[in-house]
Amino acid sequence: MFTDQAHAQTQALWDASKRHPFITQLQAGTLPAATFRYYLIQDHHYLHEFGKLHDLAADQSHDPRVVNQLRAGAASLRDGEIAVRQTFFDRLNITPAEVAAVTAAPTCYAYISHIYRALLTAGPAGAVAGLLPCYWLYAEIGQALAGTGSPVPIYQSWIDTYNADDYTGAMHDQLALANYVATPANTDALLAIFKKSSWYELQFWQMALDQEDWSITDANAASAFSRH
Ligand SMILES: Cc1ncc(CO)c(N)n1
Repeated sequence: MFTDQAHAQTQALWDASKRHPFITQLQAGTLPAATFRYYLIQDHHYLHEFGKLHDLAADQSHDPRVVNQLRAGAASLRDGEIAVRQTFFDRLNITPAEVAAVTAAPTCYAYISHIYRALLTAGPAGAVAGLLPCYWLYAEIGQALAGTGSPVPIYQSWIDTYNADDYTGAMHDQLALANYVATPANTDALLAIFKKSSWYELQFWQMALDQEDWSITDANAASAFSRH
């Protein structure tokens, strides 16, 4: 099955995500509030595009099963995860103005762009493969963290979002959809897309720890020019 192959080929990347300091600190309760705040704002941009990509892929598909499930995925994202995130914004006093003032950082931008490219080059099946690690990795992280939990209430709420039955159900639907759209002819392309999304998932945690932005620091300007 496509999903078995995909999982086997990304094991190291997924393990690195599960062991990433963002995740271990979230669980221990030591993740700085500013890091979580940065993550939430970047992820807001990400989730907005993530939802849009479901609709764009649905627009391009002629298969009712694919169309219906992508539309349902977009709807459950809005009613579920995005709605929960709004309660986080309220709890942390993150205002619409603050969100609007921040653009997607390079890694967030690259990850989103990768999924757009997957849709462009491999069609709706490519988008399904690109979107799948988002559902699947977060569900695995939610399950892994649920046992111990986090002492910080909002970090516990974050874990609860991904360990919830509605989230796990949406993840299983996406797994089935990926296996449905994968064919012998497109499997290699879909695996390559899935792997890149898994790589960007790992970079997304690091982006938050670094509070990455588009500014040029003295250090990276110097290293960029020293090679010439
Ligand atoms: C970057 C990223 N990947 C996956 C999810 C889960 O939908 C999320 N919220 N953000």
